Amino acid sequence: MTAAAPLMNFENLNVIYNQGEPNQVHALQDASGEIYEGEFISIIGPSGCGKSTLLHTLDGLIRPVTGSIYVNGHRVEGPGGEKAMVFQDFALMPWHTVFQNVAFGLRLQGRSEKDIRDHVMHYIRMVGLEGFEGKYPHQLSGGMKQRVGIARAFAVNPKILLMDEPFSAIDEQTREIMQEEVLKIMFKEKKTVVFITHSIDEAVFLSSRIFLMTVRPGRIVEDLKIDIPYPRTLETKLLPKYQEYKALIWNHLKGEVTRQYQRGEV
Ligand SMILES: Nc1ncnc2c1ncn2[C@@H]1O[C@H](COP(=O)(O)OP(=O)(O)OP(=O)(O)O)[C@@H](O)[C@H]1O
Repeated sequence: MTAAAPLMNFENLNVIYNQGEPNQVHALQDASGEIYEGEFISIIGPSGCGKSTLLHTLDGLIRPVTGSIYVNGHRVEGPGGEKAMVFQDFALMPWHTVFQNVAFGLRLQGRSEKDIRDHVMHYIRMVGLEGFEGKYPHQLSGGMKQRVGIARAFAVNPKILLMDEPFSAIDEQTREIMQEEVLKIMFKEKKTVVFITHSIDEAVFLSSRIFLMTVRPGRIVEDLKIDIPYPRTLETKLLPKYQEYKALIWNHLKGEVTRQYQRGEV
């Protein structure tokens, strides 16, 4: 699965919000890592540990105090390019319909109207929203809005998908369908995914590797390879190895949340 050179690598990332102010927050500490083409990486850690900060920094949305990020050896200076983000709060444009929201990035790429229409409808179907393309965000449920965000990111055909809890507002059945779809597209179109989730089960089921983070300031303390072949099915969940990975992550999180309690942070 891994290639010789990493698709993305990042070194020594430190992010401090409100630096020098009384409300300064050291959100991310010395984060380094390498991500290879075709990998599915999940980021797991206690609430508020800096997962979104790491993902947004990898996208170039947040400028770290120290450190750098490279995609294919080129330094990341901002969002876009080979990357697309699925935001936790959907970040849809309320004045645009579902179709227009999904089409937004494609219009920026200057494609023909027919190409845009085919592409947009393909991804609207993928997320199960056919028939809703003329609706506005306020006419949709939270889960539907989240699916529009997923379709919009896939439609621009990025090499790297950065997904911030992309299934959190989606009901259980749709979530399983979406998980399968994301894995299918990932293999068919050779995507690389970096994914935040609070679900240990989802992380183990989807990932080739998992970055485990500490409580704030968030550090990547473990880079856990999930050594279970794809395609993964319901039977995968019955493997002793699967249960062992889950237990290992659960114990890590329990230890971290206990530390948070002891520090009086929750
Ligand atoms: N713009 C900001 N200004 C100041 N502090 C911030 C800002 N964004 C995040 N933080 C703080 O930085 C820390 C890390 O936040 P972040 O959202 O990255 O954590 P997270 O692990 O993604 O959280 P969750 O699991 O709750 O989604 C938190 O203490 C948060 O309050």
